[in-house]
Amino acid sequence: MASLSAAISRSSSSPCFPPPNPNTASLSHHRNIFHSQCRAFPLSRPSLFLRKGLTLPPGRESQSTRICASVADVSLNLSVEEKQLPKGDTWSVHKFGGTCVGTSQRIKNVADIIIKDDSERKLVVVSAMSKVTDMMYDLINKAQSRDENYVAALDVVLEKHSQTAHDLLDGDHLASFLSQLHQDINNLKAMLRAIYIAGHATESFTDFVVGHGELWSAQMLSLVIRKLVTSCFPSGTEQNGVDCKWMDTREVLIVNPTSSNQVDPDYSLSQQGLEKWYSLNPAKVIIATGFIASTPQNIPTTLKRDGSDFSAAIMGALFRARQVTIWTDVDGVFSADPRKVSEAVILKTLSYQEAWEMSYFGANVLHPRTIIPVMRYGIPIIIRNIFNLSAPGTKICHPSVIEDEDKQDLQNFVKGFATIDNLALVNVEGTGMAGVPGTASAIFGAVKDVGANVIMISQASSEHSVCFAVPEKEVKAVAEALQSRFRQALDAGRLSQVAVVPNCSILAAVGQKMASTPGVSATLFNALAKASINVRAIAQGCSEYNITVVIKREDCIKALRAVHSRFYLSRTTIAMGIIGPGLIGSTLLDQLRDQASVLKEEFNIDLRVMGIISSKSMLLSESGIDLARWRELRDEKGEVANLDKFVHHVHGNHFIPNTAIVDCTSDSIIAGHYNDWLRKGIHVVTPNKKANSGPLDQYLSLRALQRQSYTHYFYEATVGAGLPIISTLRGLLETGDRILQIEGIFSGTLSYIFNNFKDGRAFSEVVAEAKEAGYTEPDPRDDLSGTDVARKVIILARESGLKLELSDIPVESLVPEPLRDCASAQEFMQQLPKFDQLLSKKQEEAENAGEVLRYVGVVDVTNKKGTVELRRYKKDHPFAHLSGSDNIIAFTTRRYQNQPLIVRGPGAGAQVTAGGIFSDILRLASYLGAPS
Ligand SMILES: NC(=O)C1=CN([C@@H]2O[C@H](COP(=O)(O)OP(=O)(O)OC[C@H]3O[C@@H](n4cnc5c(N)ncnc54)[C@H](OP(=O)(O)O)[C@@H]3O)[C@@H](O)[C@H]2O)C=CC1
Ligand SMILES: N[C@@H](CC=O)C(=O)O
Ligand code: NA
Repeated sequence: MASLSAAISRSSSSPCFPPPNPNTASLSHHRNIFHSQCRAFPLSRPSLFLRKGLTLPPGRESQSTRICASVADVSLNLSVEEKQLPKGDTWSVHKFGGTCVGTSQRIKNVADIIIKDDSERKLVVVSAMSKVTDMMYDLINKAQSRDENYVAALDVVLEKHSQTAHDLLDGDHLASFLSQLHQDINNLKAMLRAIYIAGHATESFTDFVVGHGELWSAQMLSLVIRKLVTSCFPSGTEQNGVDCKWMDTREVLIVNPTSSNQVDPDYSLSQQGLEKWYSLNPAKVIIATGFIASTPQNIPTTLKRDGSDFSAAIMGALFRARQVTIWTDVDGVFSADPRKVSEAVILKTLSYQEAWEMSYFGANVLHPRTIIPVMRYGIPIIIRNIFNLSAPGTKICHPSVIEDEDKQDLQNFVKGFATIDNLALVNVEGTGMAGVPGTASAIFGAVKDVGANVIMISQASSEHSVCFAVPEKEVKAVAEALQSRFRQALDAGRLSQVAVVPNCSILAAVGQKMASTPGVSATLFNALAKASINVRAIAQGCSEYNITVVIKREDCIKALRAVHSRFYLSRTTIAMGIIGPGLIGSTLLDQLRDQASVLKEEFNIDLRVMGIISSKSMLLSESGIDLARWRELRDEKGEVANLDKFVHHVHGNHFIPNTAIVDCTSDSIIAGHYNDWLRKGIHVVTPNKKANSGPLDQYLSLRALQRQSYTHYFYEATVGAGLPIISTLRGLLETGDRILQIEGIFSGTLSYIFNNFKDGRAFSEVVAEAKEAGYTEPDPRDDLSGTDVARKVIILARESGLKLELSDIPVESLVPEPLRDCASAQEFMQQLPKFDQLLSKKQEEAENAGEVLRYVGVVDVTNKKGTVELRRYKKDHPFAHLSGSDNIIAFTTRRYQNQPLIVRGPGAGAQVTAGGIFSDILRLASYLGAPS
């Protein structure tokens, strides 16, 4: 200690008298007055000066003397009125962090921003240049660990600031800054030497050393502003750069350290300090040091973590500023972490409470304690990006002061979402807990004893279990402490278990308006359910600014995206996998391509095709295939088809919460996967009839699965292509009508064939035409054999509640017996003309009787049976008046008994079928939350 005081006294007695404050450095004609005023000053301002003089380490004396200098220079010609601190809407406060003043160019940019701010008065809080605070701490560490390299490290600090000053300043400004810098460095050298000798640095010595970074950046910035303004307004007008002062906030900000590495501002002492400082340094632009302050005993200290933000907020409160702008390197506060949710948006506004909540979850918001000072006076804080001045930033304020055009934001009941990972849930359960006072205290007492931090607590009012979340790394100790604390209760069975659920995450939704809005939590949980996210625990306090749910860690990003897209303006985004880019599949892809922008812009629906697979190859994309080029891309980048990999890719992406597979094949093996996909939460849309007309038990389990879950299975295009057949039938059934019979022409192919099979044309020629037009199944025998119609009959029969198998339907086949076993569709088409005669004969007989041939399917619900056959109808029957590939379906029901409900229109063909699938996809989107 002896050597420490020796070092201090050496420094104090340094012969070098401090140079004038850089604020006044250019006023060289005041120098003589400066000396006499400076000496006189302590007598006229005893309290301020005494506070300064009593316990300061050596360098502080020179700081306080600098203030005398500025007083001497500037207060000369000012009236008493001008020396009083003006308040009330005249001041705007800015805070620039270390990155903002990290280089000479950035310091110039900051000066520019300040000059351009047209507020009447400006108070600017600056941090040390980036990395400087760490360099200063490193000096202390080196010195106290007796590492001689602190001297070289101090030279680096000197060089950094000297170089920056040379870049920015010239003439008197440069000279005065460098002189001060060298003097400070000399003082620091002495002080570090003392620390080196003592092998220890007290907290106040450390804080004193570290605070120099802020002193230098504030001085440099003030001189740059002086230089710039003076060069713009050379004559000594009001705008003259002289009206910019720098403030060592240790002269003003008085704080009391608290036990938990924090400080509480003493507003009353600080206010007095400010009034006095201002009376000596009246100015319209003040550059103040961030981060540093003094204790009431006048010992240097810092404002700890986020100190400069805190300085700005306290200054804002002391000046009763109009607003406080915190300049940073992001555009504002995002609605969710943009690295996890690519559609996260910048929030225009946040209430103070919302900002608290968001900052807790690590969003890039101010630390809660930095909000409190300005909140007391309702002063808005604006977070802005210094590297993107066009971004308006986020305004944190009281909701009542938000301007009309920004109110939109407030309509969002949930403003932001955040997550915390690496948690575990602890569940203490047992009948012995209910109604026993002190149980919670005992549980949390044990948790406290192992030093674990409880992040969330939930207990249902039955009191049979208490569940809470702790950091994963602390859970082992917590569980052991509880096991031991409740050993007796566990042995006696009063507690049944202390269970740990590892690998959890918290998802929190934040929004002040939730408090007054019913249905917010319903929407949140609905979005989670639709994304198949299981919720393990829930908590919401009665302040209702935050709903917290605990979920599995692997679900976290998916959950975040699901809820974000549900609440946020946002698009309902669906990751889609298209299986079977044949006639129908490729037409669908083209329709999706053509409609994509309308869906995005007008309906907020974003359909992203993440993969396309045929039986041989597949094309996968991480963010969505460019549908204008999918064919070329497939040729360029296609890989060998692998269905498992395909499904995993489409469903496994982590940035789209919903997945749908669209099966455009006619393959029963593909249809066999639906069950598994639905179980995994993958929605299925298909025109493929194989699943619904396959084995009854598989169909029933598929439908049961669909009903039990929030996963959807839509298949409107399986009957009548795009015609609303399934939906009409569902509507009748769901509203309580009873179906008696469904009779219709269900085959577009056969409709086309019999509508055109006249005037002596050959049957095979008309079949070829239907195939060419895209009405037929991949193998036209599926149509001609009646199997396709039978499948549709089965689908409608099962939809109506009949438990029939395909084999229960008698079917009249139009495939000539010898061609039933042809190897391929192609061979069949080649052979068919040989058998034209068979049907020509039937057609002539009907014609002669004034009738037409029609191939129909019938679901006889009353008698629980179905048939598929060629029938003859009078020429005035509705079935006789069809054209093209028209389907016609007549529903005879209890309500539509005398006049059946008829749906008619083209029931086959690429465009109408793809359109039917597309409309199922949009139905899915609306089920998932897209606007109607
Ligand atoms: N045409 C119409 O008017 C209507 C058709 N439908 C239904 O639409 C579906 C498609 O018909 P359509 O487009 O005419 O048929 P296509 O034969 O033109 O296309 C079928 C597609 O499925 C692919 N595919 C077949 N098996 C597999 C498999 N195991 N894995 C991956 N891909 C496979 C084929 O690929 P590859 O070429 O490599 O074999 C082809 O791309 C059928 O279920 C049909 O019943 C429904 C209503 C109306
Ligand atoms: N091939 C079918 C197409 C639709 O299911 C038909 O012709 O109706
Ligand atoms: Na349909």
